Amino acid sequence: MTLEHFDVGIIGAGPAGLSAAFALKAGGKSVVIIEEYLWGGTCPNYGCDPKKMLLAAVEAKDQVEHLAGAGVVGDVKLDWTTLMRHKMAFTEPITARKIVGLDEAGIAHRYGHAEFVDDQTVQLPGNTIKANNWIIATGARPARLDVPGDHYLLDNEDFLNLATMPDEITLIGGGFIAIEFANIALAAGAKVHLVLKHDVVLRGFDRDMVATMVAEMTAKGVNFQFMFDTDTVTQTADGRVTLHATDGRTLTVAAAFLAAGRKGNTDQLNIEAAGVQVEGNGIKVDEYLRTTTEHIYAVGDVANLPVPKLTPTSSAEARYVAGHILNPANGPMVFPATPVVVFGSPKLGEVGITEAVALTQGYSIESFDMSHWMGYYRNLEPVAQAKVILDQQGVIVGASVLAAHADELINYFTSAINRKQTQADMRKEMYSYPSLGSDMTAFMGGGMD
Ligand SMILES: Cc1cc2nc3c(=O)[nH]c(=O)nc-3n(C[C@H](O)[C@H](O)[C@H](O)COP(=O)(O)OP(=O)(O)OC[C@H]3O[C@@H](n4cnc5c(N)ncnc54)[C@H](O)[C@@H]3O)c2cc1C
Ligand SMILES: NC(=O)c1ccc[n+]([C@@H]2O[C@H](COP(=O)([O-])OP(=O)(O)OC[C@H]3O[C@@H](n4cnc5c(N)ncnc54)[C@H](O)[C@@H]3O)[C@@H](O)[C@H]2O)c1
Repeated sequence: MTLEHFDVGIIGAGPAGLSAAFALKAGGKSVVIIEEYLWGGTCPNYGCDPKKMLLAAVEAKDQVEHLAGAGVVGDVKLDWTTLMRHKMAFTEPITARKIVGLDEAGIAHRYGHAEFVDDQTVQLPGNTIKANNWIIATGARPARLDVPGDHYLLDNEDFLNLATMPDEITLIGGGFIAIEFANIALAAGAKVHLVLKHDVVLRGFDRDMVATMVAEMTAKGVNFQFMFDTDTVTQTADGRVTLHATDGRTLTVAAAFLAAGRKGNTDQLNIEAAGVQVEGNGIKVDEYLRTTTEHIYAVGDVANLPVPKLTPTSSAEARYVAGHILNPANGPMVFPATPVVVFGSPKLGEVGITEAVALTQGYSIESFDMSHWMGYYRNLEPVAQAKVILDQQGVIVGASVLAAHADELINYFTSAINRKQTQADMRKEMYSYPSLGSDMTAFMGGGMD
């Protein structure tokens, strides 16, 4: 058993833990980071990045199908095995690359499950580590249904590592993961069902755009089953999985995947020994992201904060905490406008205030059909819509975009919100031509010059 001492110890090497480690090391602290599974955490190994790798093929297929009326001929099919190889070429080197990066920066790294012994001491197999400050960055894991037969259900990591795409799948949930994975599985040729405990798809997003998205997915064959409250899961003799709902409905498919939210990894850390408290679905933190024990912070998916649980928010919280440890006089964490994107076909991006909130505030809403913009028309995109929310002074305070490039377009609006720009200000920007940026400056608030 070895005993080591560092200025700062970090538990969890996802986007949050790693961002904190590099920022603290650059600030002159001795740092150790502990990981029990894959270095890099959820996002690059079994979250955002592998999903977007797979999405490349889905986007190419969509584009060919849309251009069927413009000279592109032939059926496009996804070869899942080759696509998966493409994804693996990206994901497999991640752990090794992260370790090289830590070594090059001089950040100590230890492998194993970490648990608190007291508010300065953490134990992992064969090693005890003391640090003046600890940062808990342990992320979250898929919420289980905890019903009989729950163990037959697969999760996001299983989906993103599927050797073959099953003929028929169910996604349990109606949020980000369910919509995104449905889109991928559908393009790969699976029959797709979505079962929702309630009747709201993508809660909190623009209702008109979600309705359009659901209609598009339904037209492509996705079966939405609402108010489907799974109380038992069983397996058939030939290895298929049956979901049984409380109202007697059943659904039998080749594989069923959990997409019913995520649970903060708070329960296997012995945090009580460090005086750290849990609140809601994560660790209780104050406006400085300090836990109930002042010299221990929590960041990323595991922190109970009212912001979307995303990679950019996790990294921003971590950089903030590093700054606070380096300079305790720093003020509270302030979040800039935060864009969220659901990577469907098309994608749904939102930032700032939504239409539902705008209507209660007396703000104005401008709606755009972008399908005739050259950037969309040239691809014959069937759906391309935007809504911009303006306050009483005409300053942009929110936007929703439902379109193939919503993930990029929403960034323009995010910048505009952070810079407190009006539509007229956005029109003054000079962008490359012809591009979606130049389309936007041309059409935003008044049409073509
Ligand atoms: C399928 C999917 C798709 C997603 N897509 C997007 C997207 O497109 N865009 C986006 O912004 N976000 C996306 N997210 C969310 C994003 O992945 C997370 O917000 C982000 O990874 C959170 O970072 P984190 O560092 O807080 O946690 P994590 O990345 O989960 O890292 C936490 C790490 O801590 C380790 N750990 C936990 N407990 C211990 C312990 N006791 N000892 C040692 N190590 C421990 C874990 O093994 C893990 O590696 C997606 C998530 C999923 C599941
Ligand atoms: N593009 C992105 O940025 C992205 C993509 C994927 C995941 N994520 C992150 O990961 C988190 C988890 O994603 P998610 O889709 O699992 O969660 P989510 O919170 O987005 O959606 C959960 C869904 O499951 C439903 N649900 C809950 N219990 C259920 C049950 N027993 N049966 C059926 N439905 C049930 C909810 O009503 C909701 O529709 C997201 O909230 C987000 O923070 C982000």
